[in-house]
Amino acid sequence: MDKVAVLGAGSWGTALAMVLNENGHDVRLWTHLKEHAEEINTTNKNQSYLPEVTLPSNLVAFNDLKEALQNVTSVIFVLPTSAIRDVCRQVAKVLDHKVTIIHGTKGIEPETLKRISEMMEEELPKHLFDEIVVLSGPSHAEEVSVKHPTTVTASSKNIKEAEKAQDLFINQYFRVYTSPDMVGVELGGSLKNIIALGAGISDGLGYGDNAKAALMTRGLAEIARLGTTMGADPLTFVGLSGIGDLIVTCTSVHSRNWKAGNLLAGGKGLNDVLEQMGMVVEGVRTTEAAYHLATTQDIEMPITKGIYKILFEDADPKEIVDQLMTRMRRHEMEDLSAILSDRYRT
Ligand SMILES: NC(=O)C1=CN([C@@H]2O[C@H](COP(=O)(O)OP(=O)(O)OC[C@H]3O[C@@H](n4cnc5c(N)ncnc54)[C@H](OP(=O)(O)O)[C@@H]3O)[C@@H](O)[C@H]2O)C=CC1
Ligand SMILES: O=C(CO)COP(=O)(O)O
Repeated sequence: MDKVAVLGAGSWGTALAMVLNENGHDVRLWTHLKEHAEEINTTNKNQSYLPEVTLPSNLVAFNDLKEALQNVTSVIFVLPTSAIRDVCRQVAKVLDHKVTIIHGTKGIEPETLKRISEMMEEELPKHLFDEIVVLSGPSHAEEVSVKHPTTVTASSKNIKEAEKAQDLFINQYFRVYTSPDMVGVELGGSLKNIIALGAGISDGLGYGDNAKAALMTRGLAEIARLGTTMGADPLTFVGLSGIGDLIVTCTSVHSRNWKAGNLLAGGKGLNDVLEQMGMVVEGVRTTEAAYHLATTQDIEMPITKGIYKILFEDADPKEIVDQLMTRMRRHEMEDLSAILSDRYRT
């Protein structure tokens, strides 16, 4: 049995804490709100984030970070991208020993265009950890918390650290694979949220399965183009953190990104949509980041750019679809083939 702290008591932090609790670990679920910790400890409920579920009574919530981190062997960060740096700085002040660091966050920081592990490496002193692990894949909290079969990938620059995460989490309903491709796993998990916003918009406009399949497939082509240029293994994008997560987020009733896209297509403004969601919609900030990455790296990402225009420039979603459908004719694998042949030539 390990002592583990999960930082972030939203839907995903709570669901992962339940998996760890099921595996017999001593789990400390940290929330930055005192009243939230009290609610969890007194009612065994997390009403705002996972209302349908009753939490195990031995799953304890903490508001004091130093207390939550005392003697733990692993720390799991499950926060919105926007909170990662702040919480890392708080951890750096109170953590006094080396631990395994894992994160389950899916995003890219728009201001710096950095992945989550890169942000964490900048904020956490090196003596506190070996290499960071990312846990990512098709895994809606609502389903994991009721023990529906789920598969994810753990990746790290040091595969031994990824295997530690695999050991901690794996069980009969939560199967964990490993991968050495940290860049690909982090990018796949983040970029699919942009396409999920698009899938919600497409469904909201009344388009059918053909349109959604097109979005997902051509969306994956964009993800692979950018990801491969940034150093990822192209094969990762046909794995759990690539196509797997893309499928679940574009097709599930649980997806916050899909729901936000759906509301946008109905004519609501972005701020109203985000307010109504009440949970983090990572795809919005990731769209901003990917738009700038595509521009700086000179990668063609027409779907991402179209969604950027809908989100930030008030473009009409239907007009964006028309523009995408009337782009210049091309060979289906044109850009990816060029990127891959460049990569294997060098
Ligand atoms: N939900 C899911 O099914 C999955 C989510 N993910 C990823 O996990 C990450 C977290 O998502 P999720 O749990 O769904 O998010 P939620 O919106 O459900 O919860 C976010 C939690 O983080 C807290 N928080 C926000 N800002 C801060 C801060 N500055 N300091 C401390 N705590 C803060 C929130 O507190 P408050 O109540 O005050 O807002 C809330 O408890 C995201 O990157 C998401 O993409 C990955 C896989 C599945
Ligand atoms: O990443 C997720 C499932 O794997 C969750 O996606 P949403 O944030 O869109 O709900």
